[in-house]
Amino acid sequence: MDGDVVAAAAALPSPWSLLQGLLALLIAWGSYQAAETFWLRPRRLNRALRAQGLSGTEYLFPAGDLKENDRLNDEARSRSMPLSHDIVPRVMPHLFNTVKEHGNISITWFGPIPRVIITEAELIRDVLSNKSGHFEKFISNKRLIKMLALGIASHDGEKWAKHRRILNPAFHLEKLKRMLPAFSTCSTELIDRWENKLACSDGSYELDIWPEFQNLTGDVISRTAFGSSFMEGRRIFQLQGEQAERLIKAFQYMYIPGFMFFPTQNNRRMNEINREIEGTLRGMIKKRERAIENGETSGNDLLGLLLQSNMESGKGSLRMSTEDVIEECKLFYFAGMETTSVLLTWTLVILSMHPEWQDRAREEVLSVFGRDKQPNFDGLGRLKTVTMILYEVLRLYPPAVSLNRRTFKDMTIGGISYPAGVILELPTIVVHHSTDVWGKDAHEFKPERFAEGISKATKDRPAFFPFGWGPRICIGQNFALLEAKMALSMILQRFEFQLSPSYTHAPYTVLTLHPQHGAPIIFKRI
Ligand code: HEM
Repeated sequence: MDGDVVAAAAALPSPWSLLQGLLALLIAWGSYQAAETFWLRPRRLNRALRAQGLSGTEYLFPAGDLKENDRLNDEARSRSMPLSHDIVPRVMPHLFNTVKEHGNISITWFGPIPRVIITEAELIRDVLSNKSGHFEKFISNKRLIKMLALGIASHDGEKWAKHRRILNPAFHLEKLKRMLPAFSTCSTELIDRWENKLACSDGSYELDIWPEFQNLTGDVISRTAFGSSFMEGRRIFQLQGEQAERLIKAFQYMYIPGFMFFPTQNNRRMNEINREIEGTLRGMIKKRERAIENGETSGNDLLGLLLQSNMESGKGSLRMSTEDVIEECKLFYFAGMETTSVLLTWTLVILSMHPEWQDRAREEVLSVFGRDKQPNFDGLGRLKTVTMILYEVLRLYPPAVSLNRRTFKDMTIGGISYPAGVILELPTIVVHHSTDVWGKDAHEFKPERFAEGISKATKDRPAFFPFGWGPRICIGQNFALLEAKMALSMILQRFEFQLSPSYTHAPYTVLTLHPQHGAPIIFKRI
C-alpha cells in the first residue's frame, strides 16, 4: 500500500514543474498578444484598407508614425511663420504631407493602430452623424483618461445620451441668459485690471492676452459651473504650459500597451493631481446634495442644475452617479475654458492684423451699446459683424483642429469599408482651409463670407465644423459665443489694439490651437 502511494506521488508533477509549465503558458500567451497587437492585427487591417485602393504610410514597429510626427512638429515649431493665415503646414505638418502625397483619404499609423485621415466634408459629416452607431469617441476610455490626471471626461454613447437629456436644457439660450451676469462680472474684472495698468502707463500698454483670456474663461466657467464654490472650482484645474505638453504626449502614447502602467514619476504625479481634483469636487458635490436635501436652493449654476435634475430623476436609469458628476465637472472645465480663451486670443490677434475689421466691429458695438452701456443679452444677439468675425476666426483657427472617432464594428463610409479597430482622423482645420470648399481665397480673412449665415458661406454644402457635428456636437457652443461676444464688446468699447513688435506668428496645438510664444498686444484707451 505504502509503495503504491510513493509511486503515485512520484508520478505527480512537482510544484516546481507546475510553475514552469504555467510560466511557459504565460509567456506563450503574452507573446501571442504582443504579436497580435504589433504585427498580425496591423498587417490584417492594412491589407483590408489597401485592398480598397487606399494608400498611405507604411506601418513601422512599434510606434507607427508617432516618431516622424514628433520630428516634423519639432521642426515646424522651431520656426515662426509670416503673418499669414495659411497655417495648416505648420500646425499639422505630418498630416499635411500625408494628404498631399496620398490623397484626401489616407492611412497613417497611431502606434500599431491604423489611423485613416478623412478630409472630405461630406464624409466627415457622415462619420460624426454616426447614424449607424458604429463609431465611438475613443477619447472615452475612463480608465485611460483617469491616468491622465486632469482628465477629459469619459463618455460612451449611451451614457452620454443620458447626460445630454439632463444637460441640454441648461445650455438653452433662455437659461444662458441667467448666466450673463457671471460673464459680465468676469469681463468687468478683466477690463478694470487692464484699465489700471493703462492708467499707470503713458497712453499705451503691452500685454500677453493668452494667459489673460485663460484666466477670464477659467473664471467664467468656474462661476457658471460652480457658482458660490467658484474659488474652489477655479483652484482645482490649471492645465498650462509643460503640464499640458505632458498630457498630450501621454495621450499620444497611451495606445502603446504598457506605457501607462509604469509607476513613473510622471504617472504618479498625474494620479496625485487627479485624486486631489476628484476629492475637492466630491466635497463640493456632497455639500450641494445636502443643501438640496435640506430644501435649500441648489444654486443657479451648472452643477446645481445637474444635481437638481439628477435628484428629480429619482432612482431610474437617468440618474448619474457622483463619479459621473465629477467627470462632467472636469469636462466642463476643460472644454469650456481652453477653447473659448483660444477663440478670444486669435480674434484679437486677427483684428490687430486687420484693423479695418476692428473698426467695423467697434462701430457696430458702439452703435448697439454706446461707450458705457454694459452689453446685454438682446444687444449681443444683434451683433452681426462681430458674429461674422467670430465665425471667420473659428474657420481659420478652429480651437479643436481635428476630431477623432474609432470604429468598433465594421462600417462603410463613402464606399470604403472600415474594419473594427480603425481610428478615423477628421481634421476640421484642413476642411476649413480647403480651396475646393471655400474658394481661392480660403486662407484669407474675409468675414463677409458669413454675411448670409453659415450654410450660405459654402453654397449649402456644410463644411464648417468648429463645434463638431451630429449627436456629439459641442453642447456649449451658444455659451462660448455669448461669452466671447460679451468680452469682445467690452474690449472694443474701451480700447484700440495692435500687435506688439515682439509678436511672432506661431500657431501650434497642445490640445487646442494656440500661440506658441503668446500673443503680446498693445492697447490704447479710446
Ligand atoms: C469656442 C469655444 C468652443 C469650441 C471651439 C468647442 C469645440 C467643441 C468640439 C469640436 C466638440 C466636439 C468634440 C467631438 O465631437 O469629438 C466639443 C464638445 C464639447 N464641448 Fe465644446 N467647444 C467650445 C466651448 C465649450 C464650452 C464653453 C463648453 C461648456 C460650457 C463646452 C462643452 C463641451 C462638451 C461638454 C462637449 C462634449 C460633448 C460630447 O461629448 O458629446 N464647449 N466642443
